[in-house]
Amino acid sequence: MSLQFNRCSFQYGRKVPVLDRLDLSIGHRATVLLGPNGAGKSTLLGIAASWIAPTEGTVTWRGMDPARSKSQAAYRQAVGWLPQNVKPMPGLTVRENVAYIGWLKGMSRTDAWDRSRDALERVKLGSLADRKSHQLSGGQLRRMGIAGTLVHSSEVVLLDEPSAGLDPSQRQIFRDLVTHLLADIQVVVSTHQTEDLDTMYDHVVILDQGKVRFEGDTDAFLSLAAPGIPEGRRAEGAYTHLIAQEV
Ligand SMILES: Nc1ncnc2c1ncn2[C@@H]1O[C@H](COP(=O)(O)OP(=O)(O)OP(=O)(O)O)[C@@H](O)[C@H]1O
Repeated sequence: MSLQFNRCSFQYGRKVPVLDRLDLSIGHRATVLLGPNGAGKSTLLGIAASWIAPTEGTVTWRGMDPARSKSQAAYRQAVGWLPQNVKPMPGLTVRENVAYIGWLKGMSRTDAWDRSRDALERVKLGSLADRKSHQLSGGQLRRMGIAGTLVHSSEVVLLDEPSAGLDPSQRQIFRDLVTHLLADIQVVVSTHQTEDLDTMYDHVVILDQGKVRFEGDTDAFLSLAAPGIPEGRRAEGAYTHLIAQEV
């Protein structure tokens, strides 16, 4: 099952294009999306989440196109998204927020409410279901966002910098959660953190100035690091090798 970007372009207002006729197919179990600040990673995920419409080209999941009314609802249910800044609906409890996401994705109120409990259990927030969502910590808020993607049975989940700003223990909880999700869901993660790259992901995409600079298996990516570089720093070395070529 793959997420397919076909000659996708996007620009904010009249500015220089952020994405320029980008072709990319993401069909692996766990894909990591890397790239410098401003490379267009969030924009790409926003398009895949059908939050942003491309100015040119299309994005599809299993052939479903969110721009077509026939497949829009099915696409939106199949593709889950955790944006960079999770913004809970003020005044709602944690469970109500999760159910609300399901409802926004086209589920009935009853189904969304019924499934929200299980989704919260899966992210280990069951005990906080009745708490007001503004009382959650940053790490808990992100887990609530993940529960929102589980409530509508996503087939692929897009995570935009999910562990930025988290303390090491929250980061570990998050990592375990993503590993758990991978048992039955594909994930695409945008991040600047390369430490766990070889253990977490089987595919790497490097975006730079709106273009795909590298796409391939993790091993192929790591092999770009200079010989002799310590094991734990190979991902950083490979990344620097690719990006430094442009400077
Ligand atoms: N709402 C917006 N209005 C105008 N320009 C924007 C907007 N959002 C992003 N941009 C610009 O689009 C470009 C790509 O931004 P984007 O957030 O997609 O990159 P990114 O790779 O996710 O960056 P980072 O790693 O810093 O999060 C940047 O130049 C950014 O300044």
